[in-house]
Amino acid sequence: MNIYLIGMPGSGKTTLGKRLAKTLGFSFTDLDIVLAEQEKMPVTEIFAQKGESYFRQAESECLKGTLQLQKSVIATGGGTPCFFDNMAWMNEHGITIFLDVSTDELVKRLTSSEDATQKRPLFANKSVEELRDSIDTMQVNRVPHYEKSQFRFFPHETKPSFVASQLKERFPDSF
Ligand SMILES: Nc1ncnc2c1ncn2[C@@H]1O[C@H](COP(=O)(O)OP(=O)(O)O)[C@@H](O)[C@H]1O
Ligand SMILES: O=C(O)C1=C[C@@H](OP(=O)(O)O)[C@@H](O)[C@H](O)C1
Ligand SMILES: [Mg+2]
Repeated sequence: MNIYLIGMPGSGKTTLGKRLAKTLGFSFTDLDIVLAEQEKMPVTEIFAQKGESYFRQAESECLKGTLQLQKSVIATGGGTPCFFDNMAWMNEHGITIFLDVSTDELVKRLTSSEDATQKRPLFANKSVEELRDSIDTMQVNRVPHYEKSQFRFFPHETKPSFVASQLKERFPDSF
């Protein structure tokens, strides 16, 4: 059984994914990293050289490839659930967790010096106001997809031990 983490860029999929995997004794997989290795270039370059529609097709194929994994926490990309049948596919083949973070909190995280926002092609070279506007628009378009997840956690609920206990409660035979 694999676990798919879903949410906006900056919602903490990669950060929680690593920690939750450790807590559960699962492996960790970051879909963006698998994709970059497969294409032999960073995600920003895939966007720049091959365009977004190529990226979305490759991303969906890469997602379907995770069927080969067992007991992995998989950090998806922010757009993954919003294209093709990806969201339904994840619900069918794994456990889905939506990390629901407000626009204000996302702006704060993505403008922090610790975040590599320049590595996020959809946000590179934007002013704070432009960043807020594009996050707002994205939330409106994407939350309807994200909401199809089996679990939804807000930032104060994302301690790995708490998330793990909720998973065990709902799926006692899987953990
Ligand atoms: N729970 C959290 N509280 C505050 N900051 C966080 C939290 N989780 C992640 N961050 C920070 O937010 C930024 C984005 O996190 P990341 O895990 O890369 O998100 P994603 O993979 O969803 O895009 C990083 O700078 C990270 O340190
Ligand atoms: O929101 C998006 O469409 C994207 C989010 C990125 O992942 P993160 O959510 O980890 O930033 C990455 O997949 C790509 O840059 C596109
Ligand atoms: Mg990430």
